[in-house]
Amino acid sequence: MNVDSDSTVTTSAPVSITTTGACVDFPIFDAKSRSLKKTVMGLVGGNIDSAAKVPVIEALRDITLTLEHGARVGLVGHNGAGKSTLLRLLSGIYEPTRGHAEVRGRVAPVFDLGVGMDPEISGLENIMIRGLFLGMTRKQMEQRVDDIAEFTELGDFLRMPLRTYSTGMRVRLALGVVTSIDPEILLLDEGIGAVDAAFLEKSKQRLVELVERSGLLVFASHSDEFLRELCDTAIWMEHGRIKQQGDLDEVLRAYKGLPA
Ligand SMILES: Nc1ncnc2c1ncn2[C@@H]1O[C@H](COP(=O)(O)OP(=O)(O)OP(=O)(O)O)[C@@H](O)[C@H]1O
Repeated sequence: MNVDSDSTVTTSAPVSITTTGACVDFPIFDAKSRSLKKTVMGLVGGNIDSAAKVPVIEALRDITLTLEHGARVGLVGHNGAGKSTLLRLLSGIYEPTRGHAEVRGRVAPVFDLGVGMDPEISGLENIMIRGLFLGMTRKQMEQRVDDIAEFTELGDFLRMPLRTYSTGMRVRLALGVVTSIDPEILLLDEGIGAVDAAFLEKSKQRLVELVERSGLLVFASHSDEFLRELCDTAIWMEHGRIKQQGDLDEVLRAYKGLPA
């Protein structure tokens, strides 16, 4: 373990996230370092330090930020800029390779809607399991399961094993659970493209309500419309660094190269 790095997750109030000079590296042991040396830096992706013996992808560099209760932060940036890695750092899933990260509050990481789902058990059982995974108690989930079932419109399919569901049906189930929880810190990675337009519209209101209930939101998205719906400030990530942080509209304009 690296001695000058640490990450702490505590669940006592007040809700906040603080990082100081946090870096996240991914050493790539099977990469061809010689050919990597010849490459030029593209627009997308993190930095690759190919001078090291083992090439290292520098996914996050010097991330210093403080987010407090009430923050509604959008994450924008090109593919590979570091948005998902930052969400994983903020959730405590990744420890900083260098620097510090401190998370205070109960985190609901919603990165992949399907995580925590078991294909062999029924939709109803998956609702319970996914809710527990996101920090709810069994009692809380028992009180919400009927509401979630109704929202999904899956009817009798809820008693069938999850493996019999189409992709869109799985997303409906997952969205039903995710939008029913009460997180202190909600970390959301956009990944809801598989649902049909009408269902997405129906989910939006529940998402807005979920965000209103949560103490702190960080939302990575490529959709201005969604960002405007859920966030008021933003962080623009570029090559693993924070390029700009501030008012959502200002950051979006700068990111798109529009005049301020
Ligand atoms: N598990 C991993 N192993 C190695 N490299 C990784 C890993 N996860 C991410 N990276 C690298 O870290 C950098 C940041 O990736 P990340 O997924 O955080 O980007 P992103 O901004 O979320 O991109 P997108 O908009 O495409 O989802 C990229 O260069 C990527 O190649």
